Amino acid sequence: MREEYVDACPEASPSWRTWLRSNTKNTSPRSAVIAVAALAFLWTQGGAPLIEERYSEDGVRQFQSVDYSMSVAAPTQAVTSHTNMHHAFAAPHGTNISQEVQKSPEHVLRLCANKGPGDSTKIMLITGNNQTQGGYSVSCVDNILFSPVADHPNSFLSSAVKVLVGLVCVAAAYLAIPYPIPAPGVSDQHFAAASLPNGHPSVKESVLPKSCPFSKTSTTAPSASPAQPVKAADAVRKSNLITPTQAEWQAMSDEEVVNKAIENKLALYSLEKVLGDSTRAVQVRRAIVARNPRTQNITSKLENSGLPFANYDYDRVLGACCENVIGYLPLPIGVAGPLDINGSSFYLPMATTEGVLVASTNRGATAINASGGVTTSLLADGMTRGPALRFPGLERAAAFKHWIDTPDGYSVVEAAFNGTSRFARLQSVRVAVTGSDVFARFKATTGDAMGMNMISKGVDAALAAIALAGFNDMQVVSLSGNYCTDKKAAAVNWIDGRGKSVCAQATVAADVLRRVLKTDVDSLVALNTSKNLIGSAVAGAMGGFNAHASNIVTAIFLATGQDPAQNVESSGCLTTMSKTSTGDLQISVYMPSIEVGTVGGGTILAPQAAMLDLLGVRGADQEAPGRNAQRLACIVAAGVLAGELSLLSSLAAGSLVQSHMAHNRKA
Ligand SMILES: CC(C)(COP(=O)([O-])OP(=O)([O-])OC[C@H]1O[C@@H](n2cnc3c(N)ncnc32)[C@H](O)[C@@H]1OP(=O)([O-])[O-])[C@@H](O)C(=O)NCCC(=O)NCCSC(=O)C[C@@](C)(O)CC(=O)[O-]
Ligand SMILES: NC(=O)C1=CN([C@@H]2O[C@H](COP(=O)(O)OP(=O)(O)OC[C@H]3O[C@@H](n4cnc5c(N)ncnc54)[C@H](OP(=O)(O)O)[C@@H]3O)[C@@H](O)[C@H]2O)C=CC1
Repeated sequence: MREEYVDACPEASPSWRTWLRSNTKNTSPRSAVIAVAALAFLWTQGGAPLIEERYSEDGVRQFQSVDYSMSVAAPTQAVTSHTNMHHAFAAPHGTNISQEVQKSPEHVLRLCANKGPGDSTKIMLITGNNQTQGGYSVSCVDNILFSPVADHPNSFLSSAVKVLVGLVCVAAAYLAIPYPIPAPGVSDQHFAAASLPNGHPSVKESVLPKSCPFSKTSTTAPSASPAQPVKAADAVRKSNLITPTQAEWQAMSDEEVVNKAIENKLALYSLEKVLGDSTRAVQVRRAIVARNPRTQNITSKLENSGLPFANYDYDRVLGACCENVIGYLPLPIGVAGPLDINGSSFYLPMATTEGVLVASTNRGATAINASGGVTTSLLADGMTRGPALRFPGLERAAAFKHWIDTPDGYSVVEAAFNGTSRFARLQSVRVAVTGSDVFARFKATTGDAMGMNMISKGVDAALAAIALAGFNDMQVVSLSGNYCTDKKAAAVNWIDGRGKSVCAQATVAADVLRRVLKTDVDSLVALNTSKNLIGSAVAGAMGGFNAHASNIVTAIFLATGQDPAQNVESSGCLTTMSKTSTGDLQISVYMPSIEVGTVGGGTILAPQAAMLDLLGVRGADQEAPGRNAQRLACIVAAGVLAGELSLLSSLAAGSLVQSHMAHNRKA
């Protein structure tokens, strides 16, 4: 792991490091290098400049240098008696002598250059063979005397040389450490993986950090080119191959591979790479997890557990959807509907383990269909990413905001952003300045993708362009500064929208309400006001002005390969009800942040793709990119409408407990 980061550092020079490593291949010589380096470093530290304060016998305060690079003599009166002096130093009264001396003798000389003899506000430090040589006559010391320190063992070594030697020692130790000793905090298992043939899977150009995590390099500047150092790193790694080779791994029995992994000679996540067979890798991983001595007492059943692993296309999963795979989770999928939406009918696929949920949504669909179906409207479409930035001060922070708000500034950002994708198009940048800290909420359409990877990539490029456009004092604290806001409840999503903002509406005839939903318009309207509006207000809800939007959102998300964690903001929903002039029920749901896609993420997996097919929205819409994802968002909102209608009817009729007992406790 450490090797991965070290090699990924653009500043690292592969050639001489390769030489160094190839000449320090075995553990013992390398240990010797480390030991010698450490000793040498400590030795040089012994000579660090140091000034000690003391009192002479007659009570005069004295300073004594124990710095071996200098001999400190008594000032003025006594100086003439010392013949081995080179310089006279002086500094303003109160100067931290130790710090001044460490800077350099020249620095101290400069400090005293404008001072005259007899100046009692100065202290003086004298070394050298004559205090008057070089035109620096220094005589007054304000009662501070300096005693010579003779015969210091290291007096031949200057401060500069010591520092240099120290740095060389540290560098030598740093380069020698990676192979035999894992970095602190890195598990043995990770370390073992770093020695795998052909590198280990985490060393990929796409996931390498842009700046070296061990350096203090600012993350602001875009990396020069991470690809080159990565290739160099691979070359270095290959030159240090540790057996077994990939062919040898593949020839081993499962048992042998399991044992190697348990002995920390193979990382759990490297199985696909070394075995070259993703199903076998999953099977072996189950055995490793089951037999790991550290967890065996609780994990031993995994191997033969009810979690299936056979007959699954893991090649689709790897590098896209999941790591350290041990199987897959079958979830029951039910369908509600067909639900009539904007004149077309859709079966809604719902993955859930909450009995009655599909039945309820289905009931809502039945009632809605009987009354003419749902109308949906897409109000807005834009995914967001809000990095946290930092400037030296408010002035620069505000300058950035004003600049990006100008057409010229925005066009620079827009060009950089749009250049990263065929489909992502920047819509706006909303900037909040809180002092030196700045939060910029980038909003963009992302075609048929949900868009988080796309927008992150675009924002990354935009920030680099911003730095080049005159804001190189901008520090990118984090690409995500929570002003996005992704996977967390936030008012900004509720107010401004994120993903697709959709409204759905239906008018349900009073007689259908009575027949299908066992309730009436007045009861429902009163219930909705009480529960979803007043009750939610009392609860301080943020987007939670509904009965169970998240039930339908999450079930459809799981079924269609959406990122399930985004149900947080996607479930934000305001349900409203009113009685029409004809005595029927008008019901609407307003959902400002439905985050869905029909390409990318989990939509690439066959079962999820099949559910998108069921809805007629799989993949990219060739005619109008983005339209499939927008349709899916509308379907989600329509499903929510059906679910709201049914649950609220059940609550109005007082049948909730009974229905759950019937559908949750029969198995
Ligand atoms: C369970 C029902 C639907 C029975 O409802 P019912 O009216 O007694 O059933 P029904 O036999 O008269 O049939 C009416 C329609 O319901 C559907 N339906 C009926 N049965 C099925 C079935 N087995 N499978 C599929 N669909 C079914 C179907 O559409 C049927 O029409 P039909 O096709 O016969 O003309 C009803 O009582 C109901 O919807 N209850 C509400 C349950 C519910 O919505 N639960 C949501 C989860 S609760 C929760 O998680 C969140 C919560 C509650 O805490 C949030 C909050 O704070 O509010
Ligand atoms: N990065 C992050 O911070 C986060 C990532 N995620 C994860 O990100 C993934 C989703 O990212 P997302 O960007 O949606 O998907 P992808 O990363 O899969 O990107 C979409 C890809 O599809 C291509 N594409 C082809 N046709 C279309 C089309 N019609 N419309 C849009 N794109 C098209 C895009 O092309 P092109 O290259 O031209 O753009 C792009 O390469 C999920 O796995 C999710 O869990 C979730 C939250 C945060």
